[in-house]
Amino acid sequence: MVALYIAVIYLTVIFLTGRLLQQKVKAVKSSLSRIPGPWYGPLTTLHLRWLFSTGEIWKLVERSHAKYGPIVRLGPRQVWISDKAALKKILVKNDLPKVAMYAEISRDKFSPGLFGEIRHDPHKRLKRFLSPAFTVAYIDNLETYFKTTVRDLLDKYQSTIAEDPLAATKNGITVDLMDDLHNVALDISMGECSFGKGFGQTNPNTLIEDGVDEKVWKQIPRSIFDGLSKRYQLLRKIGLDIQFDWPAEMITVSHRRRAPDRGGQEARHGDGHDDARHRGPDGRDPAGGIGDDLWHAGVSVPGAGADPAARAKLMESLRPKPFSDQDGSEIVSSKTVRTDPEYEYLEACIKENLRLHPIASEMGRRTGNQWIELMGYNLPPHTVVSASYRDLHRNEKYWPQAERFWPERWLPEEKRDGAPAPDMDAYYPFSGGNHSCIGINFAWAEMRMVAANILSRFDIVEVPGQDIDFRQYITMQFATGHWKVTLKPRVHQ
Ligand code: HEM
Repeated sequence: MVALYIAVIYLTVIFLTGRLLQQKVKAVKSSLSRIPGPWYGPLTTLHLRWLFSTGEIWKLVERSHAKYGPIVRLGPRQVWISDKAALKKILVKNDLPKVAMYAEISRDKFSPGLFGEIRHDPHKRLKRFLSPAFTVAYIDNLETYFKTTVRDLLDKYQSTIAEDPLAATKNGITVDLMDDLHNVALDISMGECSFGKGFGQTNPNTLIEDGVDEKVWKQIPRSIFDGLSKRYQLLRKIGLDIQFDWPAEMITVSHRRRAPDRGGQEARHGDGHDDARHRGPDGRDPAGGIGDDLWHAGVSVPGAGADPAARAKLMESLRPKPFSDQDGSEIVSSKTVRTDPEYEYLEACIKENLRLHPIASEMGRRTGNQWIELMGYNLPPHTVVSASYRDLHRNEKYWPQAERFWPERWLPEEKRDGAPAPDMDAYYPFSGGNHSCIGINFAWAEMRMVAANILSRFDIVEVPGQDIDFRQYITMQFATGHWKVTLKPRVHQ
């Protein structure tokens, strides 16, 4: 009997080793082998898995494009591209489907939400269904709700200032701006924003259980890149349809966001984007947080390494406002920012920020069942093709002085002051084609409002000595999850 067990184990090991070798040989001999990249690329995905789960994949991609050029192979069937014509081809012309990882972001496989829906027809139907809730006109109607939320944030700062107005006027107050912006609950945005602290966290009376937030942060990459669907796919292959779910902490937070005392209802799960149609100025709680899009695109403008001249020009362009309603200061609406020339430079800064810091350094597509020709290479079926937005946006060929924060690029020609015009074919902050961001108008409304209202009330100075690095956890964000700044009121109390 023992001999039989040993024989079975022996044969299994031989079989698995054979399969592995066969796969490796196939990967090495694949037509992808002509594509440049590191030697270990064809052999394993271990490094990719590790870097995805640490949020550092963008660093390898950046280094690899710099070394090997606009197309690079980093895995057995994983390539990255940053050439503008190639990006247009995969995103717009061929409209390649999303990789399976999108589906893993969803909690409910039967109702994955638009972001997690990777099947062509259901995606198309859902997008058509949701689109009316994302028009500029519809979003302009949400102003009352947006204003209340921005007011909550300002009130939070005001109450801190009120504790010692003299010191606050002289030295400012120190806040964790990234954390605060995560908690400004204007939308159910992407990625970890959806799992961040509960709605209404700018209200100092609502606290979340100690430690939950940190645990959630740590769970996300594991859940998405390693755990859920891999386990689930394997079990399904052997005929079992096992229920899978997010880790308990993520569920706790997701439930808290819909706490009944805030008027919310237990909505469908998923990535939450499908909740959008429930939103309204009637006080219904759409739940979630805003996070990355704001710090990236708006408020980080005056900090995090921004060009000092651009920063000074931006602050000069915005008239200082007192920060409380009692002082006669209204919350500036997104429509005002969109239409009033006072905010033209702010708009340009946001666009420039979205160029240098796109919300995702890259996004994955797959070739499906067909071969496609890309940049002179033939990509076989089931190749993962990632669109390197970040690299495209920082390419000198398309963006002269690409590393320079140069908002003038986005101004009308007569105000450009020597800056080159933007190359819109090399700019995909919201992606392109059928899978581009449905929330673009929503995102713009949020960025405009939060940036205009904070920057016209406060000078922002980054607290020195912080470890400024970035991680890509679905969206790009500060690596520590925090960004401390000093806010100095621009109008004295
Ligand atoms: C500055 C803020 C934002 C940026 C830069 C941004 C960017 C993007 C990008 C690049 C994609 C494409 C992903 C891909 O290539 O696969 C995307 C997709 C998506 N975004 Fe956004 N987004 C932002 C805010 C929002 C907001 C506020 C919402 C919802 C309220 C939203 C909802 C979605 C959805 C549902 C998709 C999937 C669309 C589809 O598959 O058809 N986004 N976003």
